[in-house]
Amino acid sequence: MPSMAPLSSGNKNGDGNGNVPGRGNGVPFGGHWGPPESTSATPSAANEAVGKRKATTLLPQTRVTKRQALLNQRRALPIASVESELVNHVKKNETLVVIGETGSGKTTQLPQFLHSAGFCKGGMMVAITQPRRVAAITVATRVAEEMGVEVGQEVGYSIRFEDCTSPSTQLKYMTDGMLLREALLDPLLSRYSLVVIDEAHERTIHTDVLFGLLKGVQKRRQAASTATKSSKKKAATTGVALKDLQNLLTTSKTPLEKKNSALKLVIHLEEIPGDILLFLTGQEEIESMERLLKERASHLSPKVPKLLVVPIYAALPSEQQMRVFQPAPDGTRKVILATNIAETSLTIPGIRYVIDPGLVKARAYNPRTGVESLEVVPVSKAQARQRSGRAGRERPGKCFRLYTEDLYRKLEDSTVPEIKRCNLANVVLQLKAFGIDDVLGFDFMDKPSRIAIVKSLEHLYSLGALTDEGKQC
Ligand SMILES: Nc1ncnc2c1ncn2[C@@H]1O[C@H](COP(=O)(O)OP(=O)(O)OP(=O)(O)O)[C@@H](O)[C@H]1O
Repeated sequence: MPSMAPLSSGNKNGDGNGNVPGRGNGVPFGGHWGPPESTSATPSAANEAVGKRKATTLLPQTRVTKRQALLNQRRALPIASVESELVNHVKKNETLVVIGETGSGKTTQLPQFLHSAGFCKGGMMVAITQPRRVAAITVATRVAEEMGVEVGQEVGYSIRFEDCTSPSTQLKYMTDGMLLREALLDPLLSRYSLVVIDEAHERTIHTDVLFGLLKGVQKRRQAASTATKSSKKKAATTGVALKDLQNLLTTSKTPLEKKNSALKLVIHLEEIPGDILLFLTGQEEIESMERLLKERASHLSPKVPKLLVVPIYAALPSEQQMRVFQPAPDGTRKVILATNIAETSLTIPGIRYVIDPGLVKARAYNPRTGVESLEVVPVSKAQARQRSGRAGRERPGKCFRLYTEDLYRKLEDSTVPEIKRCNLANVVLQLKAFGIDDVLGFDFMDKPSRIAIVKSLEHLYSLGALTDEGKQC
C-alpha cells in the first residue's frame, strides 16, 4: 500500500536519506518546483517577498467558465510539470517522500494525479491525512470544486463528529486521528489503495503513530507503495541561540511593546491592499490583540481603509473558524489573528501579508516529574517557512519576520516530534487498543525515551487501565 507525505524517507531512487533526485536538500525533480527561494527560505527581519510564481494566464472571465479558470490555475502550479514523473515514482516505490515548496500543489494536486492514474479504481480510495479539521474541510472543498463535483461525493472529508463522504467517495481527506480510528476497526485499511500523510514534517503524535502502524500494514499487505515523510534530523543549534531568540521576542520587550510592533505593521498603511495574517501564540494573546486592534482601528481617519479583525484558534467552533475564509467587504482590509492552526495546508484567499513574530506555544513534558506543560518557544525554520508560505499563494505577497536574519539562522531546522515532548499515556493506550502489547518495541520513527514509556505504563497501571500483564483492561 503506498502512502505519501512531503519531506520523508525511503525512496529507492533517492540517496538513502529520504531525498529524491533533484536539486539539493531533498527537493525533488529539480526545475521549477514551487515559488523561488524567496517564498520562505530567505530569512529577514525585514520584508520578504513571497509567492512569485509562474503567472497564470487566464482568458477574460466572460469567456471562460469557472472550471476552465480553475484548470488554468492548476496547470500553472509548479507540480503540474512533474505529474507523470510523480505518478511513476508512486507506482515504483512502496514509500515515497514528496518534498515541495509551500503552495506548489502537493495537497490539492497530488491526490488528483493519483485519481487520474487509476488508484481509485475498483471501489478503492486514496486517504489524505491532515493534522487539522479546518484543513481537511477546506482542502476537500477546494479539490471537489477543481474536479467539478459536490464535496461529499467523489471527494469527501471525515473529521470527528462529521463524516462528509458517500459510497462514491474516492479521495478522502481526513484528520490523522480519524484514520487511526479506522485502523482500529480495519487493521489492514483495506478500503485504501494508498495513504498520503500530508504535513508529515509537523510530526504530530498521530502522524508518528500512523507512520509506525502503516509500516506494519505495508508488511502485512505486501502490496504496492507507501510514501512517508521523515523530516531530516539535523544537529540542533545551541540552546543559547534559541534562548537569545526567545529573550529578544519575549523578555526584552514587554508583551505590549511586542504587540505594538506588530500593530504598527498591521495598520501602518504603507502597503497596497491585501489581507494580513498575524501569528500569535494562543487564545489569550489573540483576544487581547483583537481588542487592541479594534480600539486602534476605531481611531483611524475615515480616509483610511477599514479593518476587519478575525480570530482563528483550535478552541473556536468550526463555523467560527470558517469566518477567516469569507472575503472582507470592499474597501476593508481583513486581519486574521491565528495560532499555528493556520500555519500549514490552508490557502486563505486574499492574504497578501504574513507577520511572523517567531514564537509558538508547544507541548513540553518532563518524564521524571510527569509534568506536562505548554511553553512559548521559538518556531523552527520549517515552521517559519510554512508561515511565510501562507502569503503569495494566489498572487505575490510578503512575509514580515519580527526577528533578525541572524536569529533565524540559529533556529532549529525542524520541530522536535511531539511524541518526544508529551505524556505518552494516550499513545500507549492507543497502541494497546491496536493489539500492540510490546510498546517498547514499537517501530516509532523517533523513539520516545525508555523512561517516558515506562512512566506511562506505570501511570496507566496505577490508574487501573492496564492489567498485571500489561494488557488493556
Ligand atoms: N481554497 C483555495 N482557494 C484558492 N486557491 C487555492 C485554494 N487551495 C489551494 N489553492 C491554490 O492552489 C495552490 C496549491 O495549494 P496546495 O495546498 O495544494 O499547495 P501545497 O504544496 O500543499 O502547500 P503547503 O505545503 O503550504 O500545504 C495554492 O498556492 C493556491 O494558489
